[in-house]
Amino acid sequence: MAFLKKLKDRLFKSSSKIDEGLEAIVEEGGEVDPGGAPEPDTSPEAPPEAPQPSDPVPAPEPLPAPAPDLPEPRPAPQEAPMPSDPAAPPAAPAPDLPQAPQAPEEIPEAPSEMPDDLPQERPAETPAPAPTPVEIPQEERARPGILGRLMGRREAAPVLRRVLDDEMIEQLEELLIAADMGVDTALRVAANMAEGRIGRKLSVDEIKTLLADEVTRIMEPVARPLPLYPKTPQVVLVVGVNGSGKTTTIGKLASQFRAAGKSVVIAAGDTFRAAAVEQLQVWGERAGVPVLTAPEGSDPASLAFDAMTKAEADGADLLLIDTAGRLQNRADLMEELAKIVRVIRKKDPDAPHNTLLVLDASTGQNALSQVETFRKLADVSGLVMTKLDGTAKGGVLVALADKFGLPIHAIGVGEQIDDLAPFDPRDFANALTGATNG
Ligand SMILES: Nc1nc2c(ncn2[C@@H]2O[C@H](COP(=O)(O)OP(=O)(O)OP(=O)(O)O)[C@@H](O)[C@H]2O)c(=O)[nH]1
Repeated sequence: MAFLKKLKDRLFKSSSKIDEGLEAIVEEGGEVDPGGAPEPDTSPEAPPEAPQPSDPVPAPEPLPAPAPDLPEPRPAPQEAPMPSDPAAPPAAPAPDLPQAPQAPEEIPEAPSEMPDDLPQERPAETPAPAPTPVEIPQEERARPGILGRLMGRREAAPVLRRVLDDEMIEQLEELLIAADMGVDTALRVAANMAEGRIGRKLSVDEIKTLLADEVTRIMEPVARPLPLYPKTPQVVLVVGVNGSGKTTTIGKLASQFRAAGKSVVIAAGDTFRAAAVEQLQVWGERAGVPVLTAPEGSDPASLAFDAMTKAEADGADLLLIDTAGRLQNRADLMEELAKIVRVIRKKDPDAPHNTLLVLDASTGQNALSQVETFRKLADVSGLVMTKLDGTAKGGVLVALADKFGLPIHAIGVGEQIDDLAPFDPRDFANALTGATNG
């Protein structure tokens, strides 16, 4: 739970926005439910239940076939304990990014020298308690016993419920659009949440859980660690607009790869800004990784070629190439990126093996147009979302996943070297929606 708490704290603005919005929606037209017991779920996903004679809710529509293009949810990736998690074992390397469990078929298995002392499961995290299967009598729910009162348990707060109708669905759609999910995704998510539940009375917590489940379902297929290939040096080209967090992300990645026992070389390909090169050198020092630079204004492609030569000579596992991000002049940038690719392919026809697009989550909907632009400029193979800490625009990740389906390899949740985390769909969905279970 430590990571979830950290992410939740950092995604505070996003979740509080949705939290507060959902509360307002249920308050408007909601009624206090004296028992507080949830209504039986007659939605398509709910287990079949005996019909209640007094239940005015119409029978649900037949279960629609699941969307055919959505892959099955994959098993949760192994997760490294967050470095700042006090409950985590000391100095455990962060294995997620360097793993290659999802390597495409044509790419051979991860190399055998992958560190095998990596934790296999979340050691410090306990799973959320499962909802109790025991039916609690209504009187006990409403009034805690003497022991409960002695231990400070308060009277159960009355639960507000609102009947799900067209007006409420519209309000949900508006809330999701305001949370940066984009119109198409917001409409689809709200429709899926409502499926088979029209006429049911829902509490805020139930709606949060429904929303979190829906977000998780959309995000699961894209939560994939950066694949590692046996062929070295693996060339990772890092692209993105100015200030999106490319340099910082390269520093964090280099540090995590180093911690996992990989040798890394960085090429400071933004040769147009001396400050960018200096910044990368600082990150290289922090991560303990050599940074290749070239004089200001020199050709980034020739630097990339030199970096390839050095990475090969050093037997490096990874070469991370930073690039400039001036979208103002796309023609130049396109030519520059194309030239870098042409030149490194002289050394390895398969390079770059990954083209990472770094997106600043706080740019909201603009991230969608950045993906569109960079997919035209470069063959983007995956995303890193930065600045998810303290942004109210985390919902854009859902829109990105829904629209493009590009893997999200990692998320940036701060400016420190350890603030790069694997993307966990359930944690993200709970943090975004304020849901506490699921
Ligand atoms: N809060 C927060 N800040 C971040 C994160 N990632 C990067 N930053 C900050 O964002 C700013 C820009 O990051 P850079 O790494 O310099 O971005 P860049 O894309 O390399 O920028 P250019 O060199 O101008 O192209 C810096 O102040 C970073 O500290 C993150 O995940 N969270």
